[in-house]
Amino acid sequence: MTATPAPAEADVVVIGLGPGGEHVAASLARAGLSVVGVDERLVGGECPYFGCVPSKMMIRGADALAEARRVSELSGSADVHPEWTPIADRIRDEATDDWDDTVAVERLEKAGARFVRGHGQLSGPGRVTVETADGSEEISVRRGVVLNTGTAPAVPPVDGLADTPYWTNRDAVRVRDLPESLIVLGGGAIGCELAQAFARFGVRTTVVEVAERILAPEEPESSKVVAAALEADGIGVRTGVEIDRVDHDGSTFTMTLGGGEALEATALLVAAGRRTNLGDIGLDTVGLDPKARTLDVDERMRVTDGVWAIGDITGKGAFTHMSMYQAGVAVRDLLGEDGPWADYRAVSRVTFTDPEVGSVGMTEQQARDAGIRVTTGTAPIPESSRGWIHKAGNDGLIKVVADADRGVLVGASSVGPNGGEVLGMLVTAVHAEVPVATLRTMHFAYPTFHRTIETALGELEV
Ligand SMILES: Cc1cc2nc3c(=O)[nH]c(=O)nc-3n(C[C@H](O)[C@H](O)[C@H](O)COP(=O)(O)OP(=O)(O)OC[C@H]3O[C@@H](n4cnc5c(N)ncnc54)[C@H](O)[C@@H]3O)c2cc1C
Ligand SMILES: NC(=O)c1ccc[n+]([C@@H]2O[C@H](COP(=O)([O-])OP(=O)(O)OC[C@H]3O[C@@H](n4cnc5c(N)ncnc54)[C@H](O)[C@@H]3O)[C@@H](O)[C@H]2O)c1
Repeated sequence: MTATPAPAEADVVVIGLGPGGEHVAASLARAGLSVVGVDERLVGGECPYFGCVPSKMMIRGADALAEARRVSELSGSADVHPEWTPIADRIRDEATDDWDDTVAVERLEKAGARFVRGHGQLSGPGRVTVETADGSEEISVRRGVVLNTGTAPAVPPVDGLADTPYWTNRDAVRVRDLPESLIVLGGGAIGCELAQAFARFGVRTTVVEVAERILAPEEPESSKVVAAALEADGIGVRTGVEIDRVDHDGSTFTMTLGGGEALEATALLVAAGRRTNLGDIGLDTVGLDPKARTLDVDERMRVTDGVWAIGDITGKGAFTHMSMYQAGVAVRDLLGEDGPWADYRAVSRVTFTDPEVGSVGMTEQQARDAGIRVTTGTAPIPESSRGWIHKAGNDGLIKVVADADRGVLVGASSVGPNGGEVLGMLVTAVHAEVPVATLRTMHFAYPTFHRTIETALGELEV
């Protein structure tokens, strides 16, 4: 009779090594805990290989082209000849090592963690099972399991779509030969960023969005500025449209819209949101709902006894900086430290279109829905001294949302050239609840873009 091998043991197992999971595994290992990190794909997750980093490399190249094209409005002439190969090479060689995570695995192991490549799942309280290429491994966990399984692209149930060779972000970042034309299904952050990047390289692009406006989570004013900027780049922006079906004849996609109109393109990018990787990780074995779309976490990132969750699966904001922030919280809790714990009042985010859309905290509507007595101030960038001097490419605005009773900002948007950088002081203001009266007494250097914040603050009835 063969005895069943005793399960391996670890203080902590991290299932899914997105940006936050990798940070948790490395930090706890460095602190002396025995840690197993499990990932079925690439250590580091979506951000470095298929998300933030490659998309921002595309955007960097695309924005350089746009800026060069502005020379004719400002300082002479420039012949611009876009080439995709330097972008594709940079993504393959500098960003992703040709989608190889050897360096990340070595970094993790150097920190003292053990890495297992395979599909991890909970198999009961304090137990994890990993299906690897060589079979199954059981791990008995002494202190806790941290879930960081992230998301995959969501593909909407549009008739015909599933049978076509559509792209998701994971294909778009690997493109070496640009298509002649592109339909982008979805006008969220991914759709808008990638549509503008491809269009600036000469791809005839249309964005198709079911909602009444693109970038719907942002202020309506921000959506309007970005829609106009995309249109100025020659992009068709179709909002409030239903898609009836999608066909592909071997070379061309045909997207039939609700009213019968047909759009054609040689490529189709699905950027219609994400689905969380929660369906096959054994949630039921620890008493959690196996159909959950996100996991409810407390301020220490605990889901239930012995289980922590971080990143996109917590539904607190699908951003790399959120995953890293929550990782820091979970590490402190797992090491028995005394906080600080999670606080989501001043979550910041930037959509890297040109103009960039930075925002923090609540939108005006969210603040009203929360029962706050709201006062807002808005100032257009082109009417500021710096915006006027900047001229070509100066679209944007600052909008501040204040609680009139408390005299503090609860949200703000910064749309414009370097809008994500200008956002910084607004994040400080919302996070630290700096009184509007104090903000108004600041020195705002002339002529900066951030000086427009002073104008917007002046409009608040506080
Ligand atoms: C195109 C694009 C652009 C983006 N741009 C930005 C940006 O500019 N700024 C920003 O802040 N955010 C951006 N994001 C979002 C950002 O990528 C994510 O929020 C970030 O990766 C954090 O995700 P995560 O930590 O939840 O996990 P993920 O990065 O999704 O990683 C999860 C990991 O878990 C693994 N995994 C899943 N299930 C299992 C399992 N059962 N067993 C083992 N392993 C498993 C996966 O293989 C993966 O490696 C972008 C996303 C996309 C798609
Ligand atoms: N710069 C950044 O920080 C950045 C960049 C990209 C992505 N992200 C993160 O990744 C997440 C996912 O991005 P995303 O853009 O895929 O998702 P999203 O949810 O932000 O946007 C998806 C869009 O697709 C639309 N849509 C859905 N089904 C549709 C249909 N059938 N027809 C037409 N339109 C449809 C939705 O109305 C929505 O506007 C974002 O929420 C964001 O947190 C962040």
